[in-house]
This record gives sequence, C-alpha cells and structure tokens, in this order.
Amino acid sequence: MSDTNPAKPLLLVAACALVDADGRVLITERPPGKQLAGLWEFPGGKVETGETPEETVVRELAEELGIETKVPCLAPLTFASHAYESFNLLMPLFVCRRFWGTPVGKEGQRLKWVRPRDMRNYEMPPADAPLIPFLIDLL
Ligand SMILES: Nc1nc2c([nH]c(=O)n2[C@H]2C[C@H](O)[C@@H](COP(=O)(O)OP(=O)(O)OP(=O)(O)O)O2)c(=O)[nH]1
Repeated sequence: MSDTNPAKPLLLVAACALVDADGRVLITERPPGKQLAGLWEFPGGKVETGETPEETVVRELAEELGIETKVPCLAPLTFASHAYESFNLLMPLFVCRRFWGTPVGKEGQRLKWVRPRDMRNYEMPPADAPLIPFLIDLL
C-alpha cells in the first residue's frame, strides 16, 4: 500500500561536488541549529524562485565558501531522491572542477577534502549515501 501524503512538499535543492586537482571532493559540516546539524554534506542549498539549479550552486558556493564559479563549469552527475519525514527531497548533484579562490567556511562550518572511497567514514544525510558510488566511479 502506498503511504503517499499529498501535503508533503517536494523540496528542490541543488548541490555540488567540488573536485580538487588530487581528485578529492569537498564536504562541509552542517552548522548547529540547522536541520541535520553536524552531518557532512555537499555544498548547496534550496533552489529559489526564478533560479536554475546551476545558478543556485553558483550562488551557494559564493555565499557558503567564498569561491567563484560559473554555470558552464558545472556538469550534472546524478541526483538524490529521498523521502524525509516532512518533505520529499530532490537534489541534483553537479560536479565542478573549475573555480576561483580557496573555499573557507563563511558560516563557520568545518570543511574537508575527502576521497570518495573515504566518504563512508563521515556521517552524511541519508539522502547522500546513494551518491557516493557515482563519485567513486567518476574519480
Ligand atoms: N546542501 C545540501 N543539502 C542537503 C544534502 N543532503 C540533504 O539531505 N540535504 C538537505 C538538507 C536540507 O533539508 C536541504 C538543504 O537545505 P538548506 O537548509 O541547507 O538550504 P539553504 O542553504 O537554502 O538553507 P536556509 O537558507 O534555508 O538556511 O537539503 C547535501 O548533501 N547538501
């Protein structure tokens, strides 16, 4: 039997795997106070009205990490689809190897560059686990 809830919203979030010259990927710790605080995630955020998911990633990378990239530097890799308690998440994951500046946690969040095969050692949101094999295959 289906447990579909018509009142449960679909949330569109765009995320990015930033890749460095050594094939490591940046993950960031969700700040205290936010939902899923303390978990490690891909930088990104909610797609705002009027934005494309690519524009969201460019904006969030600037806001959260102080780096610049451009829409043509983002390549779609895969997506996450996960039923959270209060919303259904749809999250495209882009890969970006070309960016300007050095990422810093502009909101005080910790950052780590990790090899995809080591990502299982970091606690990530449940939506993210199925993304890891795609990064292992890519890198
Ligand atoms: N950025 C990001 N969000 C993720 C990942 N995995 C995952 O389940 N999420 C969920 C957590 C949140 O419910 C949602 C992202 O919302 P958010 O609160 O970080 O977005 P935002 O930066 O626009 O936040 P805010 O302005 O509302 O504070 O997606 C991930 O890898 N990266």
